[in-house]
Order: sequence, then structure tokens, then C-alpha cells
Amino acid sequence: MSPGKSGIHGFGIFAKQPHRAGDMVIEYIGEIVRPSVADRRERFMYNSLVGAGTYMFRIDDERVIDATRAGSIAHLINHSCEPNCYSRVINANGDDHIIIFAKRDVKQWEELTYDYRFFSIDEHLACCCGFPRCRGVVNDIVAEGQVAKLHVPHKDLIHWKG
Ligand SMILES: C[S@@+](CC[C@H](N)C(=O)[O-])C[C@H]1O[C@@H](n2cnc3c(N)ncnc32)[C@H](O)[C@@H]1O
Repeated sequence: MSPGKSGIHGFGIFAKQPHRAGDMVIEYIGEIVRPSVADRRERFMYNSLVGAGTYMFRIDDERVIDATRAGSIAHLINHSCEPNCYSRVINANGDDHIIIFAKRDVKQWEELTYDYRFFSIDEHLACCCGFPRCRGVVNDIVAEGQVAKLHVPHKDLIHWKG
């Protein structure tokens, strides 16, 4: 794998060798922190770095991998709504690992991508993947829709019957 200028955003990661569907491609490595720590770092430290993206991978509600200052080049993999890779949490000997697998056969020098399923009901990140089925945002709009249904606007409570 090799970093290079991406057609999607900034720098991305390109396959030096072809991969077969299902191959393990790379592990996403970094420092494991609580979501509150990741939020603070993003807001007060990383947002001020010129041209920096977000190098955070949310494992679950309690753990985020911060790959900004430590980790593998996997942190440069861009998002696509029609990706050639996907991520999975794999438990080995009691430790969780984020592994990026090939979703289909990947040709040499293709840019590697996965679906970030970025979750935020406050912030929408416009997607530049350029694929025909691009949903327009990097966000996971299905999950957001489910959470949004649980949020009843205050004005609706006046006539709310439960
Ligand atoms: C982990 S970085 C990926 C590497 C990034 N391209 C760079 O040069 O630093 C994640 C950031 O890249 C940008 N990004 C990745 N995929 C994107 C996409 N499909 N559309 C728009 N921005 C994207 C967003 O700013 C996101 O926060």
C-alpha cells in the first residue's frame, strides 16, 4: 500500500498489489481513547491544524481510535459510498482490532476506500466520492434516521399523545 494524491480528498491510500475479495488489507492502528477525549482533541487541537482531516475511528460508544499522531497509514483511507473495502472489529486473544478487508477484487493502484458511516446528528460532512450512488454525505443517514425518530421536537409535545 502506498499513500498518494486522491481524487476524492487530499491524500489517500493506493493498492501496490492487487487484492482478492475477502483479503485482509490493513489494520487501523492508533491510540484508543474515550469518545469525550476524542471530541476534545478534535475540537481544541486537531481542528486548528491546516488541512487536517479527522483521523478518528469510532469502535463503539466507549472507544475511539485516534490515529492522528500514532498508527498505520490506514488513517489516510478515504470514504466512499461505493467502497472497495469494509471494516470489521476482530477480537483476537481478548483484544479488539479494526481490520480493513477487500469488499471485492481490487486492482493494482486502485484507491482503497471504505464506508465511514460517520455518525453525527449535528454535523453533515459533504461526500466527494463521485460515485453514481453517492448519498451526498459521509454520514450514516440510516442510523441517524433511527435516532432522529427518538428525538421529538419540543413543539410537537404540545399535542403529543405518547
Ligand atoms: C481519515 S482522513 C482521510 C485522509 C485525508 N484524505 C487526508 O488527506 O488527510 C478523513 C478526512 O478526509 C476527508 N474525506 C475522506 N473521504 C471523504 C469523502 N468521500 N468526501 C469528502 N471528504 C472526505 C474528510 O475531511 C475526513 O474527515
